[in-house]
Amino acid sequence: MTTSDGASCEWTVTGMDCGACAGKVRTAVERLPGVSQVEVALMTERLRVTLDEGQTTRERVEAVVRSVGDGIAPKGTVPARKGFVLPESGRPATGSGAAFEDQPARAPEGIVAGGSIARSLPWHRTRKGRLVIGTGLLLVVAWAVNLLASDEVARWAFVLATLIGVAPIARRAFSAAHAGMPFTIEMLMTIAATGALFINADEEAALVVFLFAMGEVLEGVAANKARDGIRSLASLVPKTALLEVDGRTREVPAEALAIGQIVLVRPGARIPADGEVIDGISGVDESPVTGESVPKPKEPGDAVFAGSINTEAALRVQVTKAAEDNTISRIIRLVEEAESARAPTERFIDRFSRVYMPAVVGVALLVAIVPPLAFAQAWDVWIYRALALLLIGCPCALVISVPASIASALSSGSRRGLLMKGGAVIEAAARITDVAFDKTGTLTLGRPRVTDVVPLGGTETEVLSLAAAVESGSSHPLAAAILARAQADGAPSLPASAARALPGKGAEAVIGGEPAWVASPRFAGTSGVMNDEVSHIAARLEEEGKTVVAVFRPGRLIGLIALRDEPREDAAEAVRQLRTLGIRSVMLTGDNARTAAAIAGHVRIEHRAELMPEDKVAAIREMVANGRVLMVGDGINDAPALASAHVGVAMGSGTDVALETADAAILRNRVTDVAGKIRLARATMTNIHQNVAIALGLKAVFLVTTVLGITGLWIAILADTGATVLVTLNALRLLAFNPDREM
Ligand SMILES: Nc1ncnc2c1ncn2[C@@H]1O[C@H](COP(=O)(O)OP(=O)(O)OP(=O)(O)O)[C@@H](O)[C@H]1O
Ligand SMILES: [Zn+2]
Repeated sequence: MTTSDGASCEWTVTGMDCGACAGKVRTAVERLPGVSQVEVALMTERLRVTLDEGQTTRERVEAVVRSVGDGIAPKGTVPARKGFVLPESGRPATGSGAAFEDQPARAPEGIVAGGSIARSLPWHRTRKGRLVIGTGLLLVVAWAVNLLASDEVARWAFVLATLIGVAPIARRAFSAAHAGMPFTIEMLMTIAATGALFINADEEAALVVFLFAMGEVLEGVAANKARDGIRSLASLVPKTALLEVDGRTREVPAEALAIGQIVLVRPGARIPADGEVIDGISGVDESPVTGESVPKPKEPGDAVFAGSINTEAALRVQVTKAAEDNTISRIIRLVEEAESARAPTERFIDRFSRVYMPAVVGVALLVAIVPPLAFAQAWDVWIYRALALLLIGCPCALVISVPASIASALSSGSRRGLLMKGGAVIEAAARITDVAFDKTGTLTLGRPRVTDVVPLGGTETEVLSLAAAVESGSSHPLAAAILARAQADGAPSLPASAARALPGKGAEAVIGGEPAWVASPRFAGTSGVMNDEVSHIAARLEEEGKTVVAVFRPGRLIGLIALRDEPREDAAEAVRQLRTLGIRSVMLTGDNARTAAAIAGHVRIEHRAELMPEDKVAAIREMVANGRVLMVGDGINDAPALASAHVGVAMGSGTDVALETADAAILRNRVTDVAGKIRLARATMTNIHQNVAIALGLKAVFLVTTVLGITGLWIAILADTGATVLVTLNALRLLAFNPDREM
């Protein structure tokens, strides 16, 4: 990493179990000079900042994070947790250390083989866990003393238990206050516990400290469970690979594989890298990447993804991507980044809790002072109630309610090939009213085949030869189909120059010293080469759902070629499912009206045809003005239209999807996944609303019972912990959500 102005730095931070904790880290780091763009991802335990190291060193950032109570280490390594130095989780377990050391020292950046997300310690070995054990033991001792000794001695035992237990909490509270955050849950705890000692509620004070510590551990366990979803993705890629060198295999770390090397994948083993099969035929289960578990047959020349399972026979695979660039790494990175792209609801709740905590402190102060002063009530009764109120002021459950649901939804979706770039996308997808589908490659297979060749004067072969020469400059699916057919028919190839694509119209080139075109009949018509008879032939072919292109020279038509691209099997089903969700579907296409109508009729979808690329964008803009629009395309040609929609979804299998250009992606080639994605988004929003209701509802109930004096200190803290655990458990239900099942 460079030391120039504003280098991007990344750390793994441990010990953040709720949004409040994450917020604390963010605020503390933001206050340092020379620091900008602070991103804290709770679920992936990531801190990312842009740092001017001339003003603030990395060590200073680390010190500040530690001072507010969390563990920190540069990304890829695991922070040492007080007294424990952990083995790095990314390292292979086998004894091939020497081979590994030979590698140039590179940061274990985003390495799939385990390093990117820290493995969690068993709870009793964490700082918080030891606080629970310590305070619990002190409490037991104090109770024993209470039974055996005089009241006075027992009192001191409880006081001692409280003070020892509260000391580390208070230390965190004061360093947070020092970093500019006076209102933290630790501060509320510290005031409540020490305050209770002053009004002689010493037994309860000790209990509260113990329960608080206990709650923190439970929160940690729950947050870890949500993290497991993402972590399990990362663990899919094997740590080691069988590298073939000079005909012999040797075990090496998967992350050290280089492009071009050849690995042997035994049946039953996972594929260690993205690559190409060079030897062997076998079924490969690609579910880690595409969510599709039916094994796909693979033979030499086929691409395979890291993390997929080779089910039948041994394969030899040539590595085509370095570990950090392979598909699953990109997916994991996307899910990680998605987690820090915060949903509007989440931002609202952050703002809300920033007001909520000081407000609760204010109310508590009033409760403590007003009744005794104004109504001559007993001081200790009202101070006690005020202290309980402080504990209710912990916003943990509320703050975790949104990110917990979103993290679960993201990892649940990514296991089924439904990727979404963050909470904002989930919220938008849940509110969609219209879906616009691109035709080619989305509603259809995107693999057109030539069905008819109609020569006008010459032979079929002449038409194909000329067309293929013109199409040599185009990467359009129609071009590929024409080239394939020309080759299959053995049409002689002609040398072409100045070959180029005319987007939305066709292609042109200079052949034999004279220009030639392959283009839509509409475009051919404007060049004056179409006559009534030919138009009639074209129209008849188009009514059969075929796309017709005209092959022509200046002033004369050479022939027509008809191509057919089959609709995807599940396209009609997808449109039906969307309809039951109350969503309108529209097909947008550049193809001619008759072909479009034939295909749309088959799929039973509304359509708009003869759209030039810029017309597609205009069509989306129109729809956006009247509804919430999701656009599905291949992500490569449709980037502008995808960007104009509220949610742009790229569809395709594995590597061919442009993951980076859209808001969301569908990795399985299934149109019904569009409906599945919307179902998942809606279920997530329902889950979020439930969580906010649980969190706020429990607070409201205990606020009232506390002021009325029905419930006391330890119930207040128990309620907060309980709500946090409930909210997290509810969020975890999304991990099991099946987007395929219609509701
Ligand atoms: N390389 C090409 N060769 C022949 N015709 C072409 C070529 N590119 C475009 N065309 C003609 O222009 C029309 C519109 O092309 P465009 O790429 O905009 O849409 P499309 O691929 O047919 O369908 P969709 O808009 O659904 O992706 C095509 O139907 C075809 O008639
Ligand atoms: Zn917390």
